[in-house]
Amino acid sequence: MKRTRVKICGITRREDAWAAIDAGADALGFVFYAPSPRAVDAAQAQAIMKTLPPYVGKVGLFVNASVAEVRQVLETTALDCLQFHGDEPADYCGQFNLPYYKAIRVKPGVNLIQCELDFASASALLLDAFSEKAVGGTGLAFDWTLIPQGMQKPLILAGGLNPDNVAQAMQQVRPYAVDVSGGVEAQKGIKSPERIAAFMQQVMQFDAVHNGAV
Ligand SMILES: O=C(O)c1ccccc1N[C@@H]1O[C@H](COP(=O)(O)O)[C@@H](O)[C@H]1O
Repeated sequence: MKRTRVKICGITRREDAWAAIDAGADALGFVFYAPSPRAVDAAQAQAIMKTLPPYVGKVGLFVNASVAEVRQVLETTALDCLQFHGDEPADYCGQFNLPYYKAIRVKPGVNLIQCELDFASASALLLDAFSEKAVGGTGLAFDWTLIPQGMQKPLILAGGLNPDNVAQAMQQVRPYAVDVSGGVEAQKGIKSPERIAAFMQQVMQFDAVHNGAV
């Protein structure tokens, strides 16, 4: 029996956080990357986080941030996990005394087995689509057949997931978790409770049928 975890990323409002929690999401993502339309600062994130119940993961997403920026966010917020979505090396990612996972932007030729070795200290790898135009939150899916069999670390599948394709993605990749941002939005930075519920329904239904979850 296995339950696929879900992170809803790009939370900017308390009501969106609660829509995700009420629908059964396991974790929420807060984007500390100013160019993103989903960016929040530490004070905004903590104002949302302090309304949350226990047992909800709070992930901080950073893109090539300075050590001081990450530390400043950690001093103010109750994050319990870090997502590094830029070009950060493993020794940078591992210095904050929190579990972290590294986003790998997948394109033909990427060696994901080598990435596992390079980020041995990561608790998971997040696989997202590569784009020349943006580092993440692109709404683009990648070719899931580029993921080799037999990867050892938990895989978090991201990139262009939505209620219409998440079951197919789970069927093909069998990830530890799925991560969605744009696919459950009503508009950039604003989540749709209906799309979150539809996404969660698809994940739970897949698990019930294929993973023996109840
Ligand atoms: O959400 C963003 O704006 C963002 C900005 C910079 C880096 C990552 C970002 N989001 C992450 O991107 C993936 C895929 O998002 P989408 O579902 O395709 O919109 C996901 O991991 C988000 O956490």
